[in-house]
Amino acid sequence: MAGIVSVAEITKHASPDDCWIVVNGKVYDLSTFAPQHPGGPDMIYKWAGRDGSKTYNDYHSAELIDKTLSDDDKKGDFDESTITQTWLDAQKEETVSEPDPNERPPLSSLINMDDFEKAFAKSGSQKANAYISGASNDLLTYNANKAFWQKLWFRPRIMRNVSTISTKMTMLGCDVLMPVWICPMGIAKTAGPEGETALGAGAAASGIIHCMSTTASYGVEDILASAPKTYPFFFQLYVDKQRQKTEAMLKKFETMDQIKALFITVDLAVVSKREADERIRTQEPTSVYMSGQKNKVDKKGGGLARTTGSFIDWALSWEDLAWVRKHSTLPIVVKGIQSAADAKLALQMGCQGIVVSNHGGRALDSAPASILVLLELRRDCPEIFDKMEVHIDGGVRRGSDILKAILLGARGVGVGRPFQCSVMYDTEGVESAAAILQDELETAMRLCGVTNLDAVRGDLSYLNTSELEQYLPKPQGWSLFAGLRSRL
Ligand code: HEM
Ligand SMILES: Cc1cc2nc3c(=O)[nH]c(=O)nc-3n(C[C@H](O)[C@H](O)[C@H](O)COP(=O)(O)O)c2cc1C
Repeated sequence: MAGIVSVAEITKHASPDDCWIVVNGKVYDLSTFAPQHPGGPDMIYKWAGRDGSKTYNDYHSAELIDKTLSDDDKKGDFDESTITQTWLDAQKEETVSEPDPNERPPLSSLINMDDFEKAFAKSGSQKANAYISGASNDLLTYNANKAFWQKLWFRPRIMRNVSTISTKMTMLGCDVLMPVWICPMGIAKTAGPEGETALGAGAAASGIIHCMSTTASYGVEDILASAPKTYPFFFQLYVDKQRQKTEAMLKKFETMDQIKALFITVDLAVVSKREADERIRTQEPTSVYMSGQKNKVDKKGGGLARTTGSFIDWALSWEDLAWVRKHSTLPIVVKGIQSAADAKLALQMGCQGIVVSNHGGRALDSAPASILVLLELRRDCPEIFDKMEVHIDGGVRRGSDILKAILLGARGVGVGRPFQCSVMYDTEGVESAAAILQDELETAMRLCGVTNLDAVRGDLSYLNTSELEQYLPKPQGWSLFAGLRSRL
């Protein structure tokens, strides 16, 4: 870093082409970096010539900026003695509404997963809530995910001595107290300052696993450090258009023993239209300090999810799994399987696992509810359940949903939004959400006559699938429409 930089000097560099910002007492030149900023250039331009520390810290770990920028871009320490009232007044423009901790319902009053989402909707920032709760277009898949778990019924057995039960399972070589992983979700700092470190610490304290996201707001090292030194994690990978970035990341993971599997997300070749997220943006135009220039909202929209996902490589194809394998020895799990045909392909390609997922309804709207796809797999390719690990996420909100998934043959279940919302209560919130799921799972098992979860994996005798079966795609040849295309 060079010398000391005054307010007078910083305000000379307050335009998109020449953009200096104060972050945590240091001055940076972000002119070159801003156009490539994954959160969008406007987030940076907005702070040109000003102090962007608060916004920066809301989304990023302290060391990210120093790690990213070259020495040339580090202009020096900020000279606080030169601060003027005019400059201070210019800082007041931030528009994100902050959660008011006094408005939060007490943690003890949240008794199920939905309560966490409702609490966040009430007390979290509107913008963060739009990002977290949002889903694609008309929310058809989002709503179906939840509703279809409720169409799968149990066939309980009685008088089985359920005084002692076990919910333990092994997932991708990791022993867990209950077969749950916290879904990878971007920028958990939007829910609370501890972000992914709360998810990591909470998962470890609860005997479940946190699958961290490529777009996490904390660095991988910080997230790993939130749990005891040998505690396992999974890592969710978005393949970057700049493949060398992904290669570098994979190389780093080879030295990180706590990371036990790679979940490669494949259901989001392009980020979908999330309207709640986009509407918030249109209501909150950000202006560039000094120039007054407004940011643009084009027909492609610009919600947080959309801007943060722009680096994902849409050219990804099945052949690329061999490229990933070349750079990683970790078990490969393909996240985003939505048909039996693709589940079979994943097995053929030598994957160690799959996640049946539609991204929580945040990818293709009208994609089938994930529980339907799990049922389709049991019908059309039951062999895959023995040859690789099948996991599922999307709309899992009850311990009884976990039991249903395991009875269908899944080895693990991902839970997303409620955990992200629980970050509002820091690690304690994450632990509390996990404890609720654990209790609900144990209660459902006891009432169903199941004493050992691992032993009943794939046992359909406890389930009545009739109501769901009508929604499954007809096997090829059975459909009224089979062969129609060839006649046209
Ligand atoms: C120079 C290093 C920086 C890097 C590598 C970086 C990276 C990113 C990335 C990857 C995202 C997407 C979400 C995520 O993965 O966390 C993001 C979002 C964001 N970043 Fe940065 N960022 C940097 C600097 C800054 C600065 C200086 C500011 C503001 C002063 C800032 C403000 C934001 C905001 C507000 C978002 C959320 C975007 C939104 O609300 O649409 N970032 N950044
Ligand atoms: C706020 C948010 C961010 C997400 N970010 C990612 C991500 O970075 N990578 C990914 O593979 N999936 C991501 N997902 C999808 C989740 O991993 C998961 O598939 C989905 O949330 C499960 O549905 P549920 O929220 O109904 O439990 C995200 C979901 C949410 C709600």
